[in-house]
Amino acid sequence: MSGKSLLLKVILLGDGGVGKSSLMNRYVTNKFDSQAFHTIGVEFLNRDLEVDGRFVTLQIWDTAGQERFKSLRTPFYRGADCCLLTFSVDDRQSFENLANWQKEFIYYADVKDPEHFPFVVLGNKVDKEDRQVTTEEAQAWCMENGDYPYLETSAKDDTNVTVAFEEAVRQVLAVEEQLEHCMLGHTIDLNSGSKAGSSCC
Ligand SMILES: Nc1nc2c(ncn2[C@@H]2O[C@H](COP(=O)(O)OP(=O)(O)OP(=O)(O)O)[C@@H](O)[C@H]2O)c(=O)[nH]1
Repeated sequence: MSGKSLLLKVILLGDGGVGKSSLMNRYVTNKFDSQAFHTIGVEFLNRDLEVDGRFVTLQIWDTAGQERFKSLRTPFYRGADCCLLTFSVDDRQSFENLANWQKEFIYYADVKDPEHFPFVVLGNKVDKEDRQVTTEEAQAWCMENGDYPYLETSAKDDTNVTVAFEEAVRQVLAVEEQLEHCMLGHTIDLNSGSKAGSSCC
């Protein structure tokens, strides 16, 4: 890939076993392991891509979702440009824990302006038939908690995996554009509730 590349750090958070490592591995290596082991701490992989004419090196950080690894994962939240909040559609508890993951990220990443931070929500394992969370309720959660994009993925079938990571990049670029626009002589109205892609001024 030619041209100057923008380095973006995205981080996958969610309960143990929802498929974070599998999503990262499917996207970067196009492989799926049906016997994947739990992550201990964090791991990361890079992939270059082009989104809307911008060259990006995506640094994807995969974290350990199990509670006992909390102190190993949280130091890596700082500097993330986007957070992919992940649950599994066949695991209701993982959906109900999304708000805790969102809070944990905001706290340890020390996000100064949570309202404008780009989160993307992923409902993984849509290939499974024993769903416990409907598309509509996941969309409603996203709407209520920050109007976040919601994508249903399957690392197993490679459904929406590329789309999900590209959406993360689009969200970051939209926030950056908005900030640049605001810094060009406009005032940011933090009370306007504006989101990525809409006017902040
Ligand atoms: N059917 C199905 N199984 C999946 C999918 N994604 C992951 N799995 C399986 O779910 C299990 C857990 O996947 P991981 O990717 O290790 O989950 P994780 O979120 O990284 O787990 P932690 O490392 O503990 O946080 C593995 O057995 C995977 O093969 C999917 O899209 N569909």
